Amino acid sequence: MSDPYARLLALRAQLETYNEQYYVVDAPTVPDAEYDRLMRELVALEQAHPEWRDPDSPSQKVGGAPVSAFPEVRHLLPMLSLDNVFSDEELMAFEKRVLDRLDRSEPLAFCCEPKLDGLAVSLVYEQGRLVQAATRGDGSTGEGITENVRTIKSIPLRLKGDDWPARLEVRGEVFMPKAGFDAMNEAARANGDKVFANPRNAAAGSLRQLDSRITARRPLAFYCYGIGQVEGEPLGECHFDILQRLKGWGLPVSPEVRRMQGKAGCQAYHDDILSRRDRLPYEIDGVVYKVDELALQARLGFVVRAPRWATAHKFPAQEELTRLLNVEFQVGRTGAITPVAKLAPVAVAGVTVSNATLHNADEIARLGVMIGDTVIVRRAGDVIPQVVAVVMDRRPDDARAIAFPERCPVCESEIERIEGEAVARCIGGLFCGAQRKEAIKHFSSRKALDIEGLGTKIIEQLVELELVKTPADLFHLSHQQLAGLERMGDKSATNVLAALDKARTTTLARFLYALGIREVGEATANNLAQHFLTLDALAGAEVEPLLAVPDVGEVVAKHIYYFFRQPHNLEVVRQLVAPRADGGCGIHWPVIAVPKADSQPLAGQTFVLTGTLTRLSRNEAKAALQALGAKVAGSVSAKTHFLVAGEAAGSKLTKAQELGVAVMDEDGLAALLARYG
Ligand SMILES: NC(=O)c1ccc[n+]([C@@H]2O[C@H](COP(=O)([O-])OP(=O)(O)OC[C@H]3O[C@@H](n4cnc5c(N)ncnc54)[C@H](O)[C@@H]3O)[C@@H](O)[C@H]2O)c1
Ligand SMILES: [Zn+2]
Repeated sequence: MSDPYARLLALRAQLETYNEQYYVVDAPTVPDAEYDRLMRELVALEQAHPEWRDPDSPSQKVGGAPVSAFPEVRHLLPMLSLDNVFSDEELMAFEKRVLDRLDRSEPLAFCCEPKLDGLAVSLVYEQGRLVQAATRGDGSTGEGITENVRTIKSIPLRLKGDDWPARLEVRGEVFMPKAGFDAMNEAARANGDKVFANPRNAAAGSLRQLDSRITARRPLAFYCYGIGQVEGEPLGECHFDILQRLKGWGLPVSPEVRRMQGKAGCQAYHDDILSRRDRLPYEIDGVVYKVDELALQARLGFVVRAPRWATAHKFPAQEELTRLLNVEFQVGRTGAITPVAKLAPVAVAGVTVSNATLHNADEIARLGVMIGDTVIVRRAGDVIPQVVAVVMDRRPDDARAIAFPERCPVCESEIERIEGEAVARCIGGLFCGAQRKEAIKHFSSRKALDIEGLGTKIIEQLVELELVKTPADLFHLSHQQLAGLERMGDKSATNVLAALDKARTTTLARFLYALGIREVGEATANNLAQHFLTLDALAGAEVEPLLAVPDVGEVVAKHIYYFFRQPHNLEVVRQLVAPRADGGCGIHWPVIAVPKADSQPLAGQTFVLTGTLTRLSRNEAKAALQALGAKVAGSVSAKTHFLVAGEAAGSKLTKAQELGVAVMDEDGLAALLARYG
């Protein structure tokens, strides 16, 4: 930037906007790392040009103005921010500044604490009772959020013991542990509710709710890290000891707090916590070092927005900015299609990231992301990096929409997306290269075709050597091919061939289960076989007749329907059942006996079930009626013969009455089933 003054003004304006979004709206639009870079640039400019300093500059302020929806709370002692260091050299400079000011040369004791990533609150206890809670606000005035804070379980409403001062102000961080954050976001995603970008925003958004019942449902926690104004005797001479006293009164203090000597001690603490960062149950963005002795703290004092006696040592940021270059679609081993963001490489939490997951089509829509966008990527722990937000005001003119493929990028089969399900899947399960190993493992498993001796290791070799592409290829393997595999001898090869031969004789139910159609487990496969009796009848069935099978709902019916509409799948099935004389695999099963006519006393009768049944589940009642030959339909029409109305039956009952359909209650149903049962 050629004109430094113009740059300075631009930085101040930009940082003010970011502050507003972060502190007031609880919805930052850029990652902290970007904010910190701009702030450092501003501070450097202000230092180089003292004539441009301004007490209203964002570099001179703490937090954001309190929101008027909450009552104002004035802090008797200001709640400040912290200076920070990012490197060894900066830590050394911090220690040197402190020692110089105190005119000391020996290393000092520091209280070392994790820097929790949540928001600061002040709690006031009078006579041991919690009487007021407030946010930091702009440092001198915060927001009264007492009711909300009272819902946080780890914050005691009464202190233990009796040696607490008459009035005690405690300060600490309200935060959301990782597990609670993940669970809350997962539920929000499923309900189409607002998803939070990270635990800090989630904690801030949850605490600053106007309705404390909402706060109460959020998994918030609290650790205290200091005191504010205290009436009466000093609580101790050292910060560390004071924290121990607070703990004694039942206030939660992080178990990670340690007293360390000098810069070397601080560095060791930093390294230890950083190495365990991912395993801690909450997020931290660094560690904090505080001169332990209160008398020394008093001598060091404050600068405008932070104490001189403390500093934060920041960890590598877990969120960064980068550009979305493209989106590729990966096919998982069970056919799930995952959009993968291809990013301009960027360092996040110490690792170069160039791929991130976009989860699914819903997530792409929720983010409103386009190719060419500047996005925020987040990498926390060993979880796959994610795109968490788009920086909308940096969208280029040539940004392109992301097109979800209609066919599998690996095998060209159709992609199925069931309504209400987020995940799209390739349904070329028997044929798709991406799903081969899983499909063949499932096909040979014990409850499927039970091909003994064909373990995971062997299947993986067979697929990797491209000896087997579909389950049908298994039956054409030669003794030589099998014996040539690792960890296979002559004898095992012979055994596998014998097992394959034996597996040719099976049942229709096992065969259906072996095909690995989504959500068709053993029980459903059995029901399908009993209902359709032949493979051809099942493969040709439309969705409606599939729904008549016990256990088969809308979703499963569609999985089955689509599976048998894929030419590749049909081809593999054809090969599996074709006689060996015709070059097929020769899989066969005994014909299923058709139930005798008199065991179907309700044949030709159509039933509809409605309302709540108390003795049987809907599915059990449906199965019992179907076993007697009845048809069970989903809605009442002129063709319905009986409506079974359980408790709280509604519109179906009304309709049945209008159409003059016979109605029976649960007792009537029980009597009917007992008569034929
Ligand atoms: N992304 C954005 O748009 C945006 C905007 C504004 C601020 N920010 C972020 O916020 C930071 C500034 O916020 P800040 O003023 O709250 O400073 P800070 O978060 O860097 O440090 C001060 C805060 O640390 C917290 N803290 C956690 N553990 C502590 C401990 N053991 N002892 C003392 N304090 C502890 C307290 O809440 C305290 O108020 C920036 O560096 C930036 O990362 C981001
Ligand atoms: Zn595929």
